[in-house]
Amino acid sequence: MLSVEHLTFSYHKKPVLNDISFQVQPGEHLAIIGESGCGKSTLLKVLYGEYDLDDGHIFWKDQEILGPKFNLVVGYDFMKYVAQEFDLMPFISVEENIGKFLSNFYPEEKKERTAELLEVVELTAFAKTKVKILSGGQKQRVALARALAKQPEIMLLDEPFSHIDNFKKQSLRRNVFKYLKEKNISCVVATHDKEDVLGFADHMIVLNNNKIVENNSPEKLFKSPKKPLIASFFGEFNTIAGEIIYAHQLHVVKHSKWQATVKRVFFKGHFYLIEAELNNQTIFFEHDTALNLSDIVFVSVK
Ligand SMILES: Nc1ncnc2c1ncn2[C@@H]1O[C@H](COP(=O)(O)OP(=O)(O)OP(=O)(O)O)[C@@H](O)[C@H]1O
Repeated sequence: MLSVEHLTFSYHKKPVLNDISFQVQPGEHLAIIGESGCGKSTLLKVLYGEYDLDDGHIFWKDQEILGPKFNLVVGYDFMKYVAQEFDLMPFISVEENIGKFLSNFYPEEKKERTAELLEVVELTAFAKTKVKILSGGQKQRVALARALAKQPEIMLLDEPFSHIDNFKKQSLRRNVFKYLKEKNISCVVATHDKEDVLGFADHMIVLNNNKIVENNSPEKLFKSPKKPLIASFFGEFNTIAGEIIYAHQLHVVKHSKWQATVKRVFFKGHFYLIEAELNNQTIFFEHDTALNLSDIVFVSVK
């Protein structure tokens, strides 16, 4: 189990992370969300032992994770960290990068393991390609596979699919998270993307103003977001009469107390997002068909 106890950390004087505590069980998947600059990457780096804490403790099982003051070499064998910048070896092939830290003592096993990981990140066809000629997204996939090579007990992933195009993203995400679950590898993922969370994360931490403001299941936080910050992570929303109402919860009805004027219409694939004005307030709701500008409609929560 990863146990983070009252962690406080600052680069300079002001804490970036203040009194942070949480736990991650073996095989559990935790997502960390929050606005840009709230400290998600810093938290992953601190968990990895890249910095010394101002206060608090981090343990993986009985082992305390310590920073550079106590360790000549940053990091531990049981933990792998995939940063936003991938530190790959450009002049050797994809498979050589992935197998770099696997023992040459068992060549058959090394070959099998590398082939398995190439499949997980869907790069089998690029096994012999030199990393320097890969795209950013392909490099990110090599970095993921390399981190998994010497099966860690816990993975720290910073925006793990941010460079990967939408065509590949869905299946890659499913492959990687399925692999981590099957092997009972814990994972902590810092992300801006709700797709990395919904359907995959067991728990979700929301960072704001240097602190944890929520730690709950994605389902609970989605269904009853207590703060606009949380609702905005999941989608378009309105605050009407003090209540947070997602755009998909608001429907056009025959009559209601809320009469709105259509201002703009956005095609969104299987629905249209309608921007409308309600009592001098801009609201958003979803609708099956396009509406005409200046149409007057009544909306209500079903
Ligand atoms: N090496 C550093 N030295 C000093 N300050 C830093 C350093 N790295 C980050 N910061 C500051 O710490 C704060 C948190 O940064 P961090 O990168 O952890 O945020 P983040 O939530 O990961 O952001 P993003 O979502 O944009 O990646 C920011 O104010 C940033 O400017």
